[in-house]
Amino acid sequence: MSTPILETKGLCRSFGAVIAAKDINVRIEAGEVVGVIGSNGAGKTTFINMVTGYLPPSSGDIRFEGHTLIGKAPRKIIRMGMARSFQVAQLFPELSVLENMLIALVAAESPRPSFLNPVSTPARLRQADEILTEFGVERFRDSLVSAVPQGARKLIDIAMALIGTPRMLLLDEPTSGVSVEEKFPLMDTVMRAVRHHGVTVLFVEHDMEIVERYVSRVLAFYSGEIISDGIPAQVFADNRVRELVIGHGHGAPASEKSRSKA
Ligand SMILES: Nc1ncnc2c1ncn2[C@@H]1O[C@H](COP(=O)(O)OP(=O)(O)OP(=O)(O)O)[C@@H](O)[C@H]1O
Repeated sequence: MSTPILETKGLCRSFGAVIAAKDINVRIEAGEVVGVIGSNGAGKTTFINMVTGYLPPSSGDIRFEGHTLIGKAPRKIIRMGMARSFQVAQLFPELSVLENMLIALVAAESPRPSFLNPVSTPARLRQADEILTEFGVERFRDSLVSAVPQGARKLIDIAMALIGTPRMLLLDEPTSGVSVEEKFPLMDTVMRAVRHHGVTVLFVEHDMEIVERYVSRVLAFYSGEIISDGIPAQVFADNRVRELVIGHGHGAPASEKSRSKA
């Protein structure tokens, strides 16, 4: 059996009396697109935070391409090939999009970047322009990030996470705060880029239409546990998921909407 790109074994995390992760065992193969769903407080962010080194588990193991991530700092995990973008784009709002991109390029080149040397080299400018074009946000190149629409900001943040050629990308609610008109084009752009770069993706998402359209597998969390794991149709048909996840203020998948209209 080949080594999975990500594997967790017996992963647990408590905050005092609250059990935010309870015996999480998942195995993700390279090339999968995995959606993580669950109601508020189900443990989705706790799971992502543990996998990316922001939160130490209380017990259990996490392996990326067979190497343990336990005890490793977020920067080290990024260098191993696992990138992350956050619910709120982590950009410098008072710098231009291009300046943000150049900083990300410098940071990806060296573990201890020196900003005493020129940041804006011809090679980096070319690379920044290529990335902005790939993500369809080149028209914002010279705008301040603070003046850029939310959807484009998210794309820029995800584009920056892909600098350094990670093999896995974790996204925390890529479409949150993005308008209904923007959400599908945004996801189309992201998925095209990750396919192009051969990146395995796992993303937390509250919008079931997005989950249904883009993922090959769903992990449904409830109260710190994975209550269902499978292809979207299977997970959305699961009675516990319907009762505990989809029934709790989450947008129903399109297939559910058409079923209830019939
Ligand atoms: N730093 C913390 N200190 C104390 N309790 C925490 C902390 N982080 C998370 N929790 C608790 O752990 C549980 C899981 O929280 P988590 O943020 O992982 O859920 P979530 O599924 O990401 O929710 P949401 O969709 O609202 O972001 C919740 O009960 C939460 O209150």
